[in-house]
Amino acid sequence: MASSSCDFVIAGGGTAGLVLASRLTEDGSQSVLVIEAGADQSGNLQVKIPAFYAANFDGDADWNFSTKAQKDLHNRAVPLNQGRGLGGSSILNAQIWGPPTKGISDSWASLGNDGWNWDSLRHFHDMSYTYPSVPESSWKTLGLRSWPEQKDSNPGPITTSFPNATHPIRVAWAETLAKLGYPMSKDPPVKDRENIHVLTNATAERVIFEEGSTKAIGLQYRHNSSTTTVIARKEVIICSGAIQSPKLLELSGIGNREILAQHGIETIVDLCGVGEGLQDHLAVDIGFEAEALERGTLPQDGSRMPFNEQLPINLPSPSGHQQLRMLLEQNRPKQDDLPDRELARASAFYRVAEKALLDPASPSEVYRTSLGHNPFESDPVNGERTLNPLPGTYLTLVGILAHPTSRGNVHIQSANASVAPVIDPKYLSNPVDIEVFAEHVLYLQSLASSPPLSGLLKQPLRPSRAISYMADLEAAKEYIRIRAVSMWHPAGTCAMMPAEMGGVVDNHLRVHGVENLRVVDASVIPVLPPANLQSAVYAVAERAACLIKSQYGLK
Ligand SMILES: Cc1cc2nc3c(=O)[nH]c(=O)nc-3n(C[C@H](O)[C@H](O)[C@H](O)COP(=O)(O)OP(=O)(O)OC[C@H]3O[C@@H](n4cnc5c(N)ncnc54)[C@H](O)[C@@H]3O)c2cc1C
Repeated sequence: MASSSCDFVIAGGGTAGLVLASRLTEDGSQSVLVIEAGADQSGNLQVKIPAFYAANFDGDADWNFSTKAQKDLHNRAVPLNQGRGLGGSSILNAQIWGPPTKGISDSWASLGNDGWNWDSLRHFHDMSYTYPSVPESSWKTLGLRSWPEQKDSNPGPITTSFPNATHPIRVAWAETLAKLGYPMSKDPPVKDRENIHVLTNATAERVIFEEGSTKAIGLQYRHNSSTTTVIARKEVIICSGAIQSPKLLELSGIGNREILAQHGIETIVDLCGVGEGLQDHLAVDIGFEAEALERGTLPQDGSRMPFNEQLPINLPSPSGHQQLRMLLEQNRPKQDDLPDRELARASAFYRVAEKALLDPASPSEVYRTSLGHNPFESDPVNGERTLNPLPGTYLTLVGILAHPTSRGNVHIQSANASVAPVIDPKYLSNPVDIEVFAEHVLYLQSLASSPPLSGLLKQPLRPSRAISYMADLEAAKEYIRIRAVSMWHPAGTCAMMPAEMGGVVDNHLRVHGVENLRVVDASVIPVLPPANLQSAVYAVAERAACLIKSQYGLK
C-alpha cells in the first residue's frame, strides 16, 4: 500500500467537494487532494447544456441508484440518479437555481446549530453566485415584480440567468447578448493551481485513524486496481453526497454499532444518526395538450424541454389549513413507536415541518411548467421505462412536495466498498405528506383551467394520459402513488445537529466524537429547503470553507 500526504484530503469531487477544494487552495501554502470516483466529464456537451441533463442518466456519469420498494408508492422502487464524476450531481442536474426560504434557513439554527440562520448564511449564498441584471422593461415577461440592481450582488463564481433557448427569439436574444459582450458563466480558474491535486476514477474506501484513537489521519482509496493511502496532515473531509457520505462513515467504523456489527466492521464511534433522517422531494407531473400556439413555441416532437417557471405556493384553500392542523397533530412522532434518541430527532424535524406547513407565507408546494410532455419516466400502467412521444404539442405542469415530513434511511449492505447501499426514503410514510400533496396535485388542474393559461391549453383539458383525469382527492392520491418520482434532492443523512438529538456533525461540520474529520455536502443539511437543493449545498460548502480557514488561520 503506497502512501503520500497533503494538508486536506477531500473524498468526493462533487458540488460541495470542489467548492471546498477551490476555496482552501486560495491559500497557496495549503495542498489539497480530491479523490473522485468518477471521471472528468467537463468535455461532455451533454453535461453543459441543461436541456440534456436526463441524457446522462444510466451512463458513466450516473451512479444509477434506485430506492428499496416503497410501500406507499405501490411498492415501486424509485430511480435516484446521482452524479458520478468531477462536479458530482451538478453534472447531471437541470441547473435550476432556487435559494432556500428564510424560514427554513432559520430552522437549521433552531435544531441546535448556532450560526446557521438566514442572516449568517445569506453572505455565503451571495458568495456562491451572481444574479443577472434584468432591465425593468423585461420584468413583466419574466414574471418579476421587482429585481435588485446587479451592483448589490456579490460576484460569486456561478452566474445565474433566466431560461432561454426554447424559442427562436430567445436564441437570437442570447446570441445578441453574447455578441454585445455580456459575460457567459465561466469556470473559475482553479484547475491550474499547483496546490490542488485531483484524482479521478479513484474510490475512497475508508477513513484511516491513528492507532487506538478516534483521530482521522488519512484515507484509503482504490485507483487503477490497487489500494493506496494518503495521509491528511490537517483533515479528511467527506463530500461524497447524501447517499454515499454515510456509507463511507459506516465503512470506516462510524455509525450505529448494531449495523456495523452485522457487517463485521469494528466500531470506532457509535453514532446512531449516521444514515438516518433521509429526506427527498417527490414530484408529480401532468401534461396537457396545448393549442393556439405559434409553431416553435412548444416542441412538436414531444421531447422534454427545460423547466421555465417555478412558483412556490401554499395550500389553495383556508379550509385546507384547518384540516392540515388536525392532521399534523394526529401524525406527530410518538413515544410508543420510537426509541428516545430517534424520538428527539423525529420530533425536532416534525416541529420544523409543522411550522413551515402552517405558515401562510411559506410554500407547501412548488409548481413548475415544462414545455413539452414528459416521456422519460416509466409508464405507470405497463412499467415501460421509455415512452414514445405523443404527437401534438404539450405543456407539462409539475408539483413538488416542498416540506416532506416522512424520513427514511440509507445504510451499507456489505463491508465491500464497491457495493451500493440500501436506500429507503420511506416516501409518504407520514400520512400528512400524501394529503398535502394530493390537494396540490388536484390544484394543478384548477391552474390549467384558469386564464390566461387555460387559453393556451386544449379545453376541456386533455391530459397526456387518461389516468391523470382526477375527479377528487382520492383519485389524486392514487395518481401520486403510481406516478410520483424523486426530484433527486436526497439530504439529511449526516445531519448537522447535537449528538444527543441524533445528529452526526456539529455546527462546524465536524463528526461528533472524531478528530480531524468533517462532512460537507447535502447530507449535513438537516431540513430540506422548499426549493431545489444545489444553492443550499453551495452555501453550506462556502460556509464550511470559511470555518476551516478560520480554524487554521488560512488566507
Ligand atoms: C438528475 C438531477 C437533477 C437535479 N436538478 C437540480 C436542479 O435543477 N437544481 C438544483 O438546485 N438541484 C438539482 N439537483 C440536486 C443537486 O444537484 C444536488 O443536491 C447537489 O449537487 C448535491 O451536492 P453534493 O456535493 O452533496 O453531492 P454530489 O454533487 O453528488 O457529489 C458527491 C461526489 O462524491 C463522489 N463520490 C461518492 N462516493 C465516493 C467515494 N467513495 N469515493 C470518491 N468519490 C465518491 C461522487 O461521484 C460525486 O462526484 C439535481 C440532482 C440530480 C441528480
